[in-house]
Amino acid sequence: MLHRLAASLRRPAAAPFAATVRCISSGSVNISVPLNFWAGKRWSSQEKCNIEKVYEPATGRVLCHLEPCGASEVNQAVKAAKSAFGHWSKMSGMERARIMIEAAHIIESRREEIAEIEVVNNGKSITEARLDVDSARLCIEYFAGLASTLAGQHVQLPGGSFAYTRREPLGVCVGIGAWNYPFQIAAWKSAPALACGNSMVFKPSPVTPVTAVMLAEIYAKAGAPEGLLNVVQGGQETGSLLCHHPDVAKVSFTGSVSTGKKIMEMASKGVKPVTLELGGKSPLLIFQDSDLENAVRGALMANFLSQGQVCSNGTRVFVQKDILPTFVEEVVKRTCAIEIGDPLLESTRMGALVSQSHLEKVLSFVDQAKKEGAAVLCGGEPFVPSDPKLRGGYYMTPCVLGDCTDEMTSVKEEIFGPVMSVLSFETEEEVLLRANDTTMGLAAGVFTRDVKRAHRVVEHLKAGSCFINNYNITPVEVPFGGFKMSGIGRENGQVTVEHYSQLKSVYVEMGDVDSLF
Ligand SMILES: NC(=O)c1ccc[n+]([C@@H]2O[C@H](COP(=O)([O-])OP(=O)(O)OC[C@H]3O[C@@H](n4cnc5c(N)ncnc54)[C@H](O)[C@@H]3O)[C@@H](O)[C@H]2O)c1
Ligand SMILES: C[N+](C)(C)CCCC=O
Repeated sequence: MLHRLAASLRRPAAAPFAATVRCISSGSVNISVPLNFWAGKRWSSQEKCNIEKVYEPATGRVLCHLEPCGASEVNQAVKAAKSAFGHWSKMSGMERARIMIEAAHIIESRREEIAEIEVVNNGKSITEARLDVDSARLCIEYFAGLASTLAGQHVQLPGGSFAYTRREPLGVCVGIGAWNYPFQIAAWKSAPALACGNSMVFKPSPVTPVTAVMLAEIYAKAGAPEGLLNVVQGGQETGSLLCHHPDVAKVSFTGSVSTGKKIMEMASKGVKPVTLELGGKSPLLIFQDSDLENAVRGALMANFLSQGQVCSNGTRVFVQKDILPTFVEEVVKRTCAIEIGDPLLESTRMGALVSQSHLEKVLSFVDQAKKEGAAVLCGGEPFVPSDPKLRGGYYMTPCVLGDCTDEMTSVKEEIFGPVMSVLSFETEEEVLLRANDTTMGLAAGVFTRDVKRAHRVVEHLKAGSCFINNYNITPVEVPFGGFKMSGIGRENGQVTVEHYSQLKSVYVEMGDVDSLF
């Protein structure tokens, strides 16, 4: 049976839910349900001003309207989160884990529905959207597992006195998300926050407002106290209200470097800790002794997931001179074979970019690359699918740029689209200097069969996530985050507990007070 939310979407009669039967098709969905959620219910915005259209990238149709939340709504959401914090923070880790595991079960049972709605709002292929939903579920399961392990230390002091530490939650945390992984980002932020005993108010990107609220409903259905995860819609004004709110204890942000700087500045007014997951311009180093088949696969995974709209993408592909022609030939051949089109079709490997303006921005990077002397080896053009209903969608052909040099704009700036820049190198020493010559440091990769070289290179790469003989895998057990301007803090892995909790030291005197007065 279709779930309540899916049933609330206006669309033609749909087939009963089944993993292989499409419940919806591109161009058939209109969303009219409210997209805010606090105190256990969906809410429309009261202010009804600055309403924005939200588009379906696959077709260019209007999918729904975004009603940004103003101060009174942000206050209501924070108040709900504060109230939930009172209950949730007093529950044991085991009790919290039980509810989170139930939420993970619900996500599993609604996997297809969530993935489909993600596709309709974001434009990525259904194959990728399913993996994003899985990553969200796994993250919730992982942090549910950690919830009961949160513990302090016992420290012996002279004379039988002692101290102990308590790991305590921070309070109401704010999550602010980007549009490229809407459901996954909401889970990667809420799961560690909730496991540590916090509550959260999450603001999705105004471009992709639809699926975060599904996650909030799922936690509520799983038995979370009302107000545990709340969703407010809006853009920078709503985000700014959240960051400045006096009852907010922490801000966890995913987005661009320029917005990240503003978030940090706003949070600093209240001396609030931040987690910043920002942009990247990551290098991928392919040595001549690589397994070429795997290196080619790795380069494609490093550039074309989610239409290239991935923070960790290895967009500067440095290839050792002797294998450059063979590598380029193979990469271009496979890039040309990528099936572009309706993101809800099983055969599609590349869907639509997120918006018309973003598509234009990415295409202008390709034009700029040509002007600066790069060779377009394939792609880089607008793509119009043959299906008439997709003609207004935001598609382009994936692009490989050759003859690139380190000074080119396409090599220096984050494009955030399906554009791979290939560069040639001769020595390990040289490529390390060039790879690290960036203000960002989110990820990096190396392909080589030489195990000593692999670890030596990784030791010198200035990046938070380094991949040896693979790229863009993010198991939730492993911390993810950036060096340099790519961010502060980590998501996933045990260390994230430290970013969503604080330590209290308790001194216990077993003797008399030794007073100096
Ligand atoms: N490191 C990571 O994990 C990661 C993951 C995904 C995306 N990203 C980065 O995100 C960028 C693309 O996403 P985007 O275009 O949505 O980023 P963005 O910075 O434009 O927006 C991100 C979020 O910040 C909000 N926002 C914007 N201005 C704000 C303000 N002044 N105060 C408070 N909130 C504000 C937006 O409404 C949105 O929700 C890329 O640079 C990409 O690399 C990083
Ligand atoms: C799961 N990926 C593909 C590594 C994406 C991580 C989040 C960055 O945009």
